Amino acid sequence: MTGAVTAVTPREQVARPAPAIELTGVTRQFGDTTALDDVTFRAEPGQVVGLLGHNGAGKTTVTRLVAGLVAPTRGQVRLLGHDPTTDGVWVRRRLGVLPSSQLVDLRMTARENLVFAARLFGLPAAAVAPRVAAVLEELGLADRADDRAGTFSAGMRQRLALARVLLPEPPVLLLDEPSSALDPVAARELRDLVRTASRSQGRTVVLCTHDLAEAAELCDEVVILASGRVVASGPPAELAARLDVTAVVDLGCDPADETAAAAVLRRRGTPGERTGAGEFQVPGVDRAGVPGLLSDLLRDGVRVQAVAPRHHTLADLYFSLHTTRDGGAA
Ligand SMILES: Nc1ncnc2c1ncn2[C@@H]1O[C@H](COP(=O)(O)OP(=O)(O)OP(=O)(O)O)[C@@H](O)[C@H]1O
Repeated sequence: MTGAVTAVTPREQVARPAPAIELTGVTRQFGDTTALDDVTFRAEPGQVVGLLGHNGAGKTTVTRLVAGLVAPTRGQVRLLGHDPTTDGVWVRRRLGVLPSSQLVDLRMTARENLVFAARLFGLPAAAVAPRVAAVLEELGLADRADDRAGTFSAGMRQRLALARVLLPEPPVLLLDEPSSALDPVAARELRDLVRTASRSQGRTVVLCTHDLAEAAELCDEVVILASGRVVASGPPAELAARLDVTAVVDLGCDPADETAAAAVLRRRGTPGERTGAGEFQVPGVDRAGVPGLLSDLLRDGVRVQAVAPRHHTLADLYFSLHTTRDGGAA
């Protein structure tokens, strides 16, 4: 049989755009400390890629390498095909970095902060006022534009910091824990802005975060770092699904039938764990196993009220990886 496989010709390979960010076999040492150890990952244009890991896992070192602030000890770093250590100016013109620390001057108004930054970024004089007005509008700060940033809430300050980063319209954004100090509402507003930057404006976003729910919600791909090494990477749902081999079902029955239900579960060899009155967590049952579990329970007269196969989350995967590593069982 011929023609079943669509081959990629060398011409097409050449035509394909360079990844927005690409690290290949990157190791970075600081004296005796290996901050990154043979790290490989890429962010394609328009993707949101999450960098996850404990404190000290190496996330900030990745952002410093991409910005050209440090060079790799071994391996290769590229931003849109360019080497940040030799093409630093080119790279930094296309990269917006939101550091985890404060980026706005609290004594200045929102507009003054942005005008000041626009001049630093070298925007043409005639473009400064309209561009500042546009980002103030985009980030929902237009009605507070002439108030001092010191009077802003943490969420508004962070939006102003993001407005500053977006001023020169960089195609690639590196956001270091952008929502860590925000309340749930402000964090959601910021997530919406990140989503807009990616989905509507086509920017590539690398998001360093400790917030696993945020990563699962926003990221097309996540890279989990532990002690400077990549321990897992891929789309969040796919990573979480890897854990589903040990599927668990949440079972609820009439509390009066709890003893009968427990007897059925013991007989099936999966006693599970009692989680409440008439409620059990039953291990080793995936979706395909639910009908068998149900019929065994119903045959013994158990009045089943709920059966819910549980899906693992990115958080489950993260903790399983770190438990294995830190527990020394890996
Ligand atoms: N300039 C430096 N000199 C010495 N060690 C460093 C330097 N920069 C980073 N390290 C070390 O490299 C490791 C990774 O640090 P990095 O800041 O990249 O981690 P991180 O994942 O960003 O942590 P956090 O979440 O706390 O910001 C740590 O052990 C850190 O102490």
